[in-house]
Amino acid sequence: MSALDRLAATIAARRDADPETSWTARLLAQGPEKCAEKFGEEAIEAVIEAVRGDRARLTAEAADALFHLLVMCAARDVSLADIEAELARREGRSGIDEKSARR
Ligand SMILES: N=c1c2ncn([C@@H]3O[C@H](COP(=O)(O)OP(=O)(O)OP(=O)(O)O)[C@@H](O)[C@H]3O)c2ncn1[C@@H]1O[C@H](COP(=O)(O)O)[C@@H](O)[C@H]1O
Repeated sequence: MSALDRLAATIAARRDADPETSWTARLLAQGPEKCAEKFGEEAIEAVIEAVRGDRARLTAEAADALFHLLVMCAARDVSLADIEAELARREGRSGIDEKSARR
């Protein structure tokens, strides 16, 4: 099991956890909109570090963003397995080919 798989399993298991002791449970208890807002903030922090070019800070902010992306998706019942299935479906198809096939 990868760290990402373990993280997704932990997030799923936190649905019924106590919001007093679990950040994940606290976010999920506030609903998908709040989870989305939090992901947006963390994504922007990662963008800022990408522009600044500090590799260590970008790594930390990317981890924050990835965690909050998974929480946001869990809040709408989208699992890591769902995302992996979509990525697998796209495997081998160039983004350039896909874009040019659009109407
Ligand atoms: N990966 C994470 C993770 N990444 C970030 N965070 C929390 O997300 C919160 C972000 O809050 P803030 O916006 O205040 O943080 P910030 O953006 O750094 O702060 P500012 O400077 O912007 O104010 C912090 O409390 C972080 O600790 C995480 N909380 C939990 N996890 C994982 O989720 C598991 C379950 O955690 P709990 O649900 O808390 O038990 C943990 O064992 C970890 O594996």
